[in-house]
Amino acid sequence: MKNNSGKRIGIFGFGCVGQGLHDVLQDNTHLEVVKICVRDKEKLRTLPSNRFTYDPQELLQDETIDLFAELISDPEEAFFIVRQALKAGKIIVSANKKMVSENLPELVELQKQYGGTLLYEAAVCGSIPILRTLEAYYGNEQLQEVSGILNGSSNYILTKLDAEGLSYDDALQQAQELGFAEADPTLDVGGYDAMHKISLIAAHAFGALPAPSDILRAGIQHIAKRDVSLAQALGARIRLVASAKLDIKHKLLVQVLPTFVFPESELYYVEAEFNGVQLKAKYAGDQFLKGRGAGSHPTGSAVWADISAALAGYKYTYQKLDRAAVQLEEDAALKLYLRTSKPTLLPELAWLELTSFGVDAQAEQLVGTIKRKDLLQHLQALEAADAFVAEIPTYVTVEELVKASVPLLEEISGY
Ligand SMILES: NC(=O)C1=CN([C@@H]2O[C@H](COP(=O)(O)OP(=O)(O)OC[C@H]3O[C@@H](n4cnc5c(N)ncnc54)[C@H](OP(=O)(O)O)[C@@H]3O)[C@@H](O)[C@H]2O)C=CC1
Ligand SMILES: N[C@@H](CC=O)C(=O)O
Repeated sequence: MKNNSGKRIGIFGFGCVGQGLHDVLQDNTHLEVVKICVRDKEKLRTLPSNRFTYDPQELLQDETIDLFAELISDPEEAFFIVRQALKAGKIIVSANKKMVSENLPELVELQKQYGGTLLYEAAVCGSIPILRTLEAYYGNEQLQEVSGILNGSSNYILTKLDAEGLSYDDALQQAQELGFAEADPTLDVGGYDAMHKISLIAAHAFGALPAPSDILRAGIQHIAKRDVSLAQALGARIRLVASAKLDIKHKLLVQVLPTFVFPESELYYVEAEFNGVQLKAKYAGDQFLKGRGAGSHPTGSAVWADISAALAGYKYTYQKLDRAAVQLEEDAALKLYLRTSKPTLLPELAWLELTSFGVDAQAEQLVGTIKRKDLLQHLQALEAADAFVAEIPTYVTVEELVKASVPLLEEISGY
């Protein structure tokens, strides 16, 4: 590749995102790609074999390289690469939300200590410039809420179930074939990927570092046709929504839950692999950002934006992280829809109120109100009972649920 600026880049990973970045760089010939480090020597590649190395040290120890892009699917190896680059005071950009969210304090410290730069916009919502917006624009304004659809694969699956009546397995397979899903798709459908992303958002927006065990998380892997049909009958759609919001006592509530979303919400219109993020700021008011949350070129574009910014001297300031002592909210109650085909495995949940409205030989549907901390304690048991849980707005009444569910009970066939 032609080199217009004299800057040299080493790339780790040549999968969906690595190839996307490589394509983007063809139109932006400001950088010379020194080599690309991959793992599998047998894999067929779209570039000549001399463009690749299988030894990360060949790139990491090359003094002539100015910056790195870490775009591999192995979080442990990714951490090793990023740590070594930062210890050498280099610039490195990453798309690996699991690795960054699980190691953020150390990564921040390494940047302070050795003067290197780590940017990771591509790790959160693909092409949407959410971290830069939180850092550069809202670095000093108090935010009240950042929430939205942060995982492209699960949104793609939910859209296909709802709009096309596709089966769950077929929709997941499509998301994998299109390159949206993680190497282990449990991360997507189990809500873990969205959890990693909302953790990073919580750090940049609120200065909070919630532990995974503090985040109320459930995924879409147990969704059935009955749930989708119920949402349709209510005039809603089910979406996997992640949120970080301050309550009136200034405690932060962080969660990832399937949610019944109605047409009044911008999130209702976020389809397929798109993501949408709504921000509520003290003075600026409400904003909404929407864009492709996964995929080769959209994510490659975000990586390129980070590379350009880092070369121009941009760094995250982590202003709120330095200032904040954020307490997490546990006592707030939420209204929950729950369906399970194994009701006997349900734990004794401490419901504040509970109504069973759809029971037959195959499953039981319930709606109730419960405190966050009580639900948090039982997430594993709910998972064991193959329960599908979703937050439902408080204004949806039991009468509406009964009315919507009765005709559906007759035409049940699970996915
Ligand atoms: N796909 C997407 O839309 C998005 C992905 N991301 C993130 O980007 C990263 C890459 O994802 P994606 O491109 O989809 O993943 P892929 O599975 O498509 O590609 C992964 C790449 O990583 C390489 N790799 C894996 N382990 C190692 C290792 N130990 N050493 C060297 N290379 C290794 C693989 O090598 P080989 O080719 O030899 O198998 C492959 O080239 C992940 O962190 C993901 O979460 C972020 C935003 C969007
Ligand atoms: N697997 C992720 C990829 C982007 O972060 C997703 O589906 O959103």
